[in-house]
Amino acid sequence: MKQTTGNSAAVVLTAVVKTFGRTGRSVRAVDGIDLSIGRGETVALLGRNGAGKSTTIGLLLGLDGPDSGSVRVLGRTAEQAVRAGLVGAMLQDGRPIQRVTVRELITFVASTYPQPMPVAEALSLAGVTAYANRRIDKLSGGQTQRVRFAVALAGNPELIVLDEPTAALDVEARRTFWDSMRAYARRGNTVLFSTHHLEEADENADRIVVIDRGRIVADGTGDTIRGAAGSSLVSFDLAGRPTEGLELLPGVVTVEVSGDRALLHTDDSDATVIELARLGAIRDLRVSRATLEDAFLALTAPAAAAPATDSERETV
Ligand SMILES: Nc1ncnc2c1ncn2[C@@H]1O[C@H](COP(=O)(O)OP(=O)(O)OP(=O)(O)O)[C@@H](O)[C@H]1O
Repeated sequence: MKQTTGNSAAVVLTAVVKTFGRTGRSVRAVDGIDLSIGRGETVALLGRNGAGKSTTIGLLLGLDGPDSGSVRVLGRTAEQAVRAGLVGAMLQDGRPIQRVTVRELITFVASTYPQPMPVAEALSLAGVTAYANRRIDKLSGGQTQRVRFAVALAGNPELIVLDEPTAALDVEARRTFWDSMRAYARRGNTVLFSTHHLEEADENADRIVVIDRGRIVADGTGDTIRGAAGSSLVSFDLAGRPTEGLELLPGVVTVEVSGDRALLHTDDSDATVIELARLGAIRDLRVSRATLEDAFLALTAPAAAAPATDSERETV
C-alpha cells in the first residue's frame, strides 16, 4: 500500500523569493510567488524564456531553497517529499544512463524508492514496453524522452513535475507523450509542467499559471486567461489620429499600437465599437475573439526575457 499523505494541497508556495547573483547585480528569478495546487490538478506553468519557471520548479523539488517565503509539497518540506518518493521529476537536462536496457534502468531506479510502482506498470504507463529490452543509447529522442518519463514514474509519485517535457519532440511524439501523462493524471495524481507552448498548456492542463519576471500575472483556465487581457480584439486604422485616451474607452483593458494601426483588447467589444463610432474613428475596423496567444502577449512584456536586476529596480 502506498503511504497516505493526508489532505493537504499538493503544492503551496507562499511569498516565495529567489535571487541569483551578487548584491547589486542580482537577478530576482522568483519575485514573490503565492501558488496553491490542489491534489489531482494538472497545472501548466506558462512563461517566456527566463520568466522563472525552472527556478520555481527547482524550489519545489528542493534542489534549491528560497531566500524568503515557504515551500510545502504534500504537507512536507520539498526535501522530505522528494526523499519519501512522493515526487517524480523530469528536468530539462540530464540524460538517462546509456549502456543499459530500458527495463534494467527502470528496475534499478524503482529499487531506490521505498514504495515503487511495479516496473511493468511504469513501462506501460510511459509507453515504453515495446522497446523495454533495447539499450537506451539506441533510442530516438522521442523514445528517450518517454524513458525519462518512466524514470519519473518509477517511485510511484503522487506529484510529477515536468520542466518543458516536450521541448525537443515532434508533433506525433508530443501527442503520445501527453496521452501517457493524462493516464497518470487520471489516477488522481497531480501534474505540474512548464512550457512556452500555449496550445500545449491549453490542451493538457486544467489550469494555466502565467508567470512573467518571476511573478504570477494570470491564473485560471484557458478561457479565464483569454479573458484576463480582454476577451475580444478591436483593431482599426488610426488615420493619423492621436492614441491618447484609447485606454479609457469603454471595455478596453490594454492598447497596442503598431504603425498606424491600433489594437484594443476589450471586455466589451460592442461598447468599445459604439464609442469609436461616436468619435468617428472606425476606419478599417475589425473585431475578433482574442486567442490565448493574444492574451499571453498582452500579459507578458517582451522585456520579461530578462528580469530586472536589483540595480535596475532601484532606478525605476
Ligand atoms: N543559477 C543561476 N544563476 C544566475 N541566474 C540564474 C540562475 N538560474 C536562473 N537564473 C536567472 O533567473 C531568471 C529565471 O530563469 P529560469 O531558468 O527560472 O527561467 P525559465 O522561465 O525556466 O526560462 P526558460 O524557459 O528559458 O527555461 C533568468 O534571468 C535566468 O538567467
